[in-house]
Amino acid sequence: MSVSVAEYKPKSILYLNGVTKSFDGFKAINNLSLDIRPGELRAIIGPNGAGKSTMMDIITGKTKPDEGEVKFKDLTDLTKHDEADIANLGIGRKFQKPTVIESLTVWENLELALSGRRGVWQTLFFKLADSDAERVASTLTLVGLEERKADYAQNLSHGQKQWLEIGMLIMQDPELLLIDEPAAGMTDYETLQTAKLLKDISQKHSVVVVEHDMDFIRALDTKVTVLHEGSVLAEGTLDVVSADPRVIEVYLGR
Ligand SMILES: Nc1ncnc2c1ncn2[C@@H]1O[C@H](COP(=O)(O)OP(=O)(O)OP(=O)(O)O)[C@@H](O)[C@H]1O
Repeated sequence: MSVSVAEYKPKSILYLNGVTKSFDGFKAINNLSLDIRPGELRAIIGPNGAGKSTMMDIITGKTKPDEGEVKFKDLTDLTKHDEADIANLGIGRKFQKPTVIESLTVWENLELALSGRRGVWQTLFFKLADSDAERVASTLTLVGLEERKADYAQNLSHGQKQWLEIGMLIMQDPELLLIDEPAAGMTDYETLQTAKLLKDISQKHSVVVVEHDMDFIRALDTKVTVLHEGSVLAEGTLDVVSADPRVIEVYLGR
């Protein structure tokens, strides 16, 4: 029996197999394989220089691998697409530094992110369709910023700006979110709130998050992949990987 593309249920949301990328002969990514299931929340850890950012760059089309497969939903070969295409396919990326528009309110920033089809001018001077306003409102609730909706983004704390930017990504409704070090520079409270937020988001979207903060990783309570020298060193719960002698060696033996 044949299955239409619309009915097809992928086994993996993201599949990397044997991916290698060298810079001037140095293998930043070395035979890397990774399999993320639809709806999964996956944490990626690893010491400095392990290849985490390069891996994210390869998934999002910023960097082309020298070898290996990079597949989205089993069927789409991401190595054949550029960054803009990959964003349109449904992969959203949040970089470490927030890039919210400081001179717009929280609400306006979310509105602006709605689809990219409306410019700043329309956002400020035209009324939103009810369905769009509902989406902005539900995202505000999700990221915990209802009470700050009329405030200018410049008046938010660092953590709140990160939540706003995560909300802006959600407005584009990506199937897979890639999030780079969200807890960097956050207070302990904000760190735990961010872990809770990503757990909530993973109810509807697949999420891959790179982070160094172990309190954050523990609070995520999810499968962890440890990268080292461009490949997977260990995978499992945080308790399992942190008891692995190879992981201890990599983190403590330096
Ligand atoms: N464009 C580039 N040219 C040369 N070397 C690069 C380039 N990008 C990354 N590298 C090297 O590849 C290795 C992996 O870097 P990458 O930034 O992916 O690691 P990372 O795990 O993200 O590190 P960190 O935790 O410090 O952000 C490093 O040794 C880095 O110096």
